[in-house]
Amino acid sequence: MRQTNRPDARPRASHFIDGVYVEDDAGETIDVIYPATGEVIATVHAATQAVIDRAFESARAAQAAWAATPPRERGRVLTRAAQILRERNREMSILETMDTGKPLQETLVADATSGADALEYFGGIAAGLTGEHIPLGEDWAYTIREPLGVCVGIGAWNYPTQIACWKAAPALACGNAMVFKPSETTPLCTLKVAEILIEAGLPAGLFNVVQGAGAVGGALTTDPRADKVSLTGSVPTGRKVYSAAAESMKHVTMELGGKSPMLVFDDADLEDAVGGAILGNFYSSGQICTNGTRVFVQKGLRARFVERMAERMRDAVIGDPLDEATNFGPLVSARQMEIVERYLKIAEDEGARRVVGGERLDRPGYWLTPALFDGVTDDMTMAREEIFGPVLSVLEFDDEDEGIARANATEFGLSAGVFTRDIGRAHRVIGRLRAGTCFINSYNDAPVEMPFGGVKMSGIGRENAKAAIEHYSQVKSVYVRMGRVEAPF
Ligand SMILES: NC(=O)c1ccc[n+]([C@@H]2O[C@H](COP(=O)([O-])OP(=O)(O)OC[C@H]3O[C@@H](n4cnc5c(N)ncnc54)[C@H](O)[C@@H]3O)[C@@H](O)[C@H]2O)c1
Ligand SMILES: O=CCc1c[nH]cn1
Repeated sequence: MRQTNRPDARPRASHFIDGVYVEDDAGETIDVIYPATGEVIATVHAATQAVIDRAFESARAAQAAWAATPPRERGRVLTRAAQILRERNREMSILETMDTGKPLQETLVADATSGADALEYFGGIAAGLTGEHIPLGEDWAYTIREPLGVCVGIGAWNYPTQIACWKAAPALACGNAMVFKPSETTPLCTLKVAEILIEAGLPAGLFNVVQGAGAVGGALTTDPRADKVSLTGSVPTGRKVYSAAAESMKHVTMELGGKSPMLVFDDADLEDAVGGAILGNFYSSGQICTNGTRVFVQKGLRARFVERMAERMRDAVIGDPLDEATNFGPLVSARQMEIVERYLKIAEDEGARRVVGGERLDRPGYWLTPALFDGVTDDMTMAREEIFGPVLSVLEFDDEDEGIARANATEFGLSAGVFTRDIGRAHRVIGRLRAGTCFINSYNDAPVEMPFGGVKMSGIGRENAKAAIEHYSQVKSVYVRMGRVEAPF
């Protein structure tokens, strides 16, 4: 594999607290590995309790003044940060590629740019976050939208910059401070987001980054100085974090995993449906929470769908992720590759037919070719569990009712998609699918203007759009009596 030049990925220190980089060598060492080669490209230390204390103390100290800052000034800082992030898009995208292994072709358009969209959007609406006036005859009431206080953000490894910005932007717009822990697998880009926010004029202490794995995440979740926890991660972690946060009645947002269905009807445009399934299964090497990994194809189209999908999969350009011609990169880690390989073996043992892909490439790094399986049935493990890798399952269905019932027969409910030329059917089917984020004749679009999140085990709360404001603020009600108080005695 031809290798392009790689910049030095080492951060100035592990953590970013109170506007500056902070190191504490006493914390456990975390190696940052470039997934394309398996090389260690940086090392950070997990946060010690002393680091966690510093982060919460600086967040607590800064939050009250930030909440009292006129919202349009808060918005201006976020808008400026969005602009800087866009100006640094290439630099940020290269770092994101080195952190995650995702092709630069993708990170240039879907990571820092999506983070900038969030900062811009919430910067824009900050000044409009008002309460309401409630007439009550002579008396009246009003509401005040107040921040929650200090919010903890905990991220997954697939979209480090995007996840940090999707949480920080609404939190900061509402007047909160944030202590953010990126995934231990991808700790680099969030530090740059913190730097950029300071450069944009965010007062020190309002966005702090601490590194570490589950133990640090657990300490942040239970800390009495945290008012809210927003997690992006798997369902098992979500269960733990949600219940730990409940002990002290903290607010939560849970952005968790999925096993989302995509229904392709006989009348669908074949190229669009295949294209949607490629986006919904192989973008980011299949490591996207919303992926439509159960592709239900109606009987009359299934054979042609599988044939065309296999043809288009042969056009995947697999190679150096920093080469902009590459459109399919490695998996994020050796562990993730092993998980996916285990699922591939189970799939074949359970009788699914591997049409193409799923082979390990003989090179350093974590390379698996995108895999297409046909003849998948609902009871197979690959149709029930989230794999989080480039594995597409094709399941055949006969009619609309059957397709919907089988699509809904899962504990997850993050996303769902429908491909059909019949507009009535498209809306009817979407109306009956139990999922939070849906697509018609498209898949995996995530514009900041559209609420994003899941139902059932896929989570609670919403990110992005005006919906996110509900999850980073609380309403105070004030009753105003205009006349005398009449008491019984
Ligand atoms: N719904 C969404 O928006 C969304 C987006 C991206 C990824 N995901 C999901 O994330 C998963 C993949 O990411 P992952 O492997 O990093 O997930 P993960 O659940 O293993 O880890 C997520 C984060 O939680 C932390 N963590 C682990 N144990 C913890 C604990 N006990 N307390 C507090 N924090 C803890 C980790 O250190 C990491 O930062 C997939 O299931 C995917 O679907 C969901
Ligand atoms: O991985 C989940 C978040 C996401 C979905 N599409 C883009 N980002």
